[in-house]
Amino acid sequence: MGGTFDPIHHGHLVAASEVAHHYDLDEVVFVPTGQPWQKADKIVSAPEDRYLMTVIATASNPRFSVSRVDIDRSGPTFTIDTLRDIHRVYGPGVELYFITGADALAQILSWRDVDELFTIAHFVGCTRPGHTLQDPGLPEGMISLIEIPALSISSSECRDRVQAGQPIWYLVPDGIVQYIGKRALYQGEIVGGGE
Ligand SMILES: Nc1ncnc2c1ncn2[C@@H]1O[C@H](COP(=O)(O)OP(=O)(O)OP(=O)(O)O)[C@@H](O)[C@H]1O
Ligand SMILES: O=C(O)c1ccc[n+]([C@@H]2O[C@H](COP(=O)([O-])O)[C@@H](O)[C@H]2O)c1
Repeated sequence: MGGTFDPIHHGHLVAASEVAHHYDLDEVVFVPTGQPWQKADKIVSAPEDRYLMTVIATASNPRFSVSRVDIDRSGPTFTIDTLRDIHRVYGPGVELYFITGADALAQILSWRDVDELFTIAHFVGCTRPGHTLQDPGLPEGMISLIEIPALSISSSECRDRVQAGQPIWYLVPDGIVQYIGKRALYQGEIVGGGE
C-alpha cells in the first residue's frame, strides 16, 4: 500500500487489513512516498518522520511491514519504480497487489507508465467516504474494487486538527499522537493542506 502517510491513520490501516483478508495476502507492505509529485502544492513532512510513524502504526501486526524504497530513491515518487523495487526485494515470483483508495484510483490514468503498471501488479481500489468509487475506464479485470468499512478520516483533517489544538486520539493509533507531540509536527501554518 503506497501513501504519503502524513500522518498514517486508521482509515489506511482498516483498508490494508480488509484487502489482506479479502485476498488472503501473506503480507501488506506499506510504502511511504518520497516526493509525492501530485501533492507538490502541499507542504509534506520529512520522509523520515512519515516512515517512522508508519513503522509505529504497523508494529503490532505481524503481517504488516514498511518499506523504505520510495523514501530512499531521489526524485519524484512513481508507483512504477515502487513496484519494480518491491519486485527486486521480494523476488520476481511474488504476486503483487497495489492497494489504493477511491480518490487515488480516480487519478490513476495520470500516473507514469500507467499501462505497464497493470502488468506488474493487481490494483485494488477501496471505497472511501466522500469519494465515488468508479472503475477509471480501464479494460475489464485490471482493477478490483472492494468495499471497506467506512472511516471518514483523512491525513489533512488530522493535520488541521493538530494545528487547531483539537485531539486526534482514536483517529490515529496512540503512538502516532505521541510521536506528533514529541516531534511538534503540524503546528506551524499549513499552506494548502486542507481538502
Ligand atoms: N479513510 C480512508 N479510507 C480508505 N482509503 C483511504 C482512507 N484514507 C486514505 N486512503 C487511501 O490511502 C492511500 C494513501 O493515502 P494518503 O497517505 O494520501 O492519505 P490521505 O488521508 O488521503 O491524505 P491527505 O488528506 O493528506 O490527502 C490513498 O490511496 C488513499 O485513497
Ligand atoms: O506513479 C505515479 O505517477 C503516481 C502519482 C500519484 C500517486 N501515486 C501513488 O499513489 C499512492 C497514494 O498517493 P498519495 O499522494 O495519495 O498519498 C502513493 O503510493 C503514490 O506514490 C503514484
